[in-house]
Amino acid sequence: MEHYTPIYVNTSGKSICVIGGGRVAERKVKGLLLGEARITVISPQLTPELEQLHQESRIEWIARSYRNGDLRGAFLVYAATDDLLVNTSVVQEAEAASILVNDAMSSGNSRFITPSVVRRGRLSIAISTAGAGPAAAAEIRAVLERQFGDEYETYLDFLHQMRMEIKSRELSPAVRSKLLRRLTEMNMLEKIRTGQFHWWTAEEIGDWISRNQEEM
Ligand SMILES: C[C@@]1(CC(=O)O)c2cc3[nH]c(cc4nc(cc5[nH]c(cc(n2)[C@H]1CCC(=O)O)[C@@](C)(CC(=O)O)[C@@H]5CCC(=O)O)C(CC(=O)O)=C4CCC(=O)O)c(CCC(=O)O)c3CC(=O)O
Ligand SMILES: NC(=O)C1=CN([C@@H]2O[C@H](COP(=O)(O)OP(=O)(O)OC[C@H]3O[C@@H](n4cnc5c(N)ncnc54)[C@H](O)[C@@H]3O)[C@@H](O)[C@H]2O)C=CC1
Repeated sequence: MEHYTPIYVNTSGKSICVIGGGRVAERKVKGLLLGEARITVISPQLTPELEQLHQESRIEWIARSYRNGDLRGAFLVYAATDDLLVNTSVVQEAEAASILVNDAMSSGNSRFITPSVVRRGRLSIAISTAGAGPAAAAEIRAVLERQFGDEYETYLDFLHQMRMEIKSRELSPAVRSKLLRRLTEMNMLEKIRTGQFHWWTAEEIGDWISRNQEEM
């Protein structure tokens, strides 16, 4: 069985090359947009949505078939044409240049695969079946989306804010980690779900930190 190591990649400012401009390429591009990469699609044709993204200058488009050499300077590559031979050539060029490559037609040829993702603000849960059942990955995503609702977005923004505050103070590592752990034990999610949550003022944050620090 192939083994894939999960990582979350910061693609900001990097060049990403997508070969092919169909439905599958469109899904890959949409998943990449938040990452602020420079996305170039190389394909004679685009779906209407990709065309729209090109018009809005959110992606670059090279309107022709793939040619050897097109991947120069790319950080990540997606081979998403409907032609097995083309995808295989893309994989070969990428592998020779040590560029991470995804082949949408074959998990076996892919150096990395695209997971199904649940997104709730700062929270993302990625699901992979190692290519065994992409539809099952999507099904599991739907289950998790019901379990992890929109309240997680607020919850993680709150944790992030508190984490920044706690880290900015001169506290011992032991106190800091206790405070951070305590934050997750406060049932905040329930408060958000039931409408009892409000954003803490600087004063409330300061009070909470001193109160909890004293109790340790
Ligand atoms: C290996 C991988 C490579 C990669 O693309 O990275 C791959 C490969 C292939 N997919 C195929 C088919 C389908 N893929 C989907 C959907 C998704 N496929 C995605 C990922 C992956 N697909 C990677 C493995 C992920 C894992 O680990 O499980 C998702 C999760 C993410 C995304 O694409 O963004 C996204 C769901 C997003 C969501 O909804 O959350 C659907 C359903 C649909 O289209 O609605 C079908 C039709 C039903 C079916 O066939 O099961 C085929 C056969 C093509 C043919 O007919 O020849 C191959 C080729 C092969 O199997 O080798
Ligand atoms: N990984 C995944 O999630 C899935 C993968 N697939 C596989 O992906 C393939 C593509 O699927 P779709 O996007 O639905 O097909 P599609 O037919 O909508 O798109 C194919 C795209 O490739 C472009 N293309 C063809 N030859 C090219 C070349 N030489 N250079 C550059 N671009 C070229 C076409 O212009 C078109 O834009 C399918 O044939 C299937 O094997 C299918 C479903 C899901």
